[in-house]
Amino acid sequence: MLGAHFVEIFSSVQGEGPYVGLRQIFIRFAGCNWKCAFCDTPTNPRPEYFTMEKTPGQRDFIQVANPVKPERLSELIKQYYNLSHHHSISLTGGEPLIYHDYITRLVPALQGTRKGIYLETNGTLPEELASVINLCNMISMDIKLESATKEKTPWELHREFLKVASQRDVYVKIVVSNKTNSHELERAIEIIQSIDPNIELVFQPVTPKGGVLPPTNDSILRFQELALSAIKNVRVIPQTHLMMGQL
Ligand SMILES: C[S@@+](CC[C@H](N)C(=O)[O-])C[C@H]1O[C@@H](n2cnc3c(N)ncnc32)[C@H](O)[C@@H]1O
Ligand SMILES: Nc1nc2[nH]cc(C(=O)O)c2c(=O)[nH]1
Ligand code: SF4
Ligand SMILES: [Mg+2]
Repeated sequence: MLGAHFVEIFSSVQGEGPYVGLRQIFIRFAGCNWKCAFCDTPTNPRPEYFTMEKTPGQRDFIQVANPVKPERLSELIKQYYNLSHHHSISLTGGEPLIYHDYITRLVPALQGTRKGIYLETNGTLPEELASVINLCNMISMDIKLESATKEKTPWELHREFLKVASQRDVYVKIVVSNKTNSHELERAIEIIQSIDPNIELVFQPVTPKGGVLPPTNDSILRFQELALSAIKNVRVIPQTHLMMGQL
């Protein structure tokens, strides 16, 4: 098995979405197939090294040379972190599903957390998701609105992706901006409702980046009301780890 390229590995609290506050190990894969204008972690697809915080919160980073084979990555993680003290392992990036083959080798070596694997994904790679769905316990799927990303929304890929993801514990996250409009929100809401109106939706106001600004307070509440007409559980949650200075 060839290695994969990573950006960073750390143990912190989940700062986004309905699992906010839970303790996770974050594995950030390098490289992405999308280009969101607001991205807070744009990654070089082939970094020479990744960083790993040895002691959570201490900023005592070590540098490890890329690429890394799954056996070595899991050994490093188990050397520094106690899996049983973690709710789950977040596979993030970049876009983790680019590395679907690698994930099938990595996950069996990372057993021992309380709830398993949490996949943080842009929701654009349905076939790749299908190949690892049995290894994922929780899925955080973005729907990428053009008003926030400045890239065309891949509506049909998102629909196919959510169909596959709905076999598991999935929620949908939509990053919203001051340009987000009801037309695109209605399309996103229709996709969720048609697959399962019990799937939770989280609106995440953008943290300003790349010239993308957050919506006003009253428009966020209107987005939530619009979604509540079709979906049962709709929350508004900003990126909370930034408020605490956590990684
Ligand atoms: C960096 S992405 C990595 C996983 C995957 N590529 C994705 O987009 O879901 C992790 C999460 O951070 C969110 N995010 C990135 N930049 C953000 C920003 N400036 N404000 C709010 N959320 C942001 C993304 O929308 C995504 O939900
Ligand atoms: N604390 C914390 N929570 C997060 N939730 C999603 C993140 C990500 O970048 O995938 C993230 C992150 O980078 N840090
Ligand atoms: S899909 Fe995720 S990692 Fe890729 S550019 Fe968008 S926010 Fe960044
Ligand atoms: Mg992040």
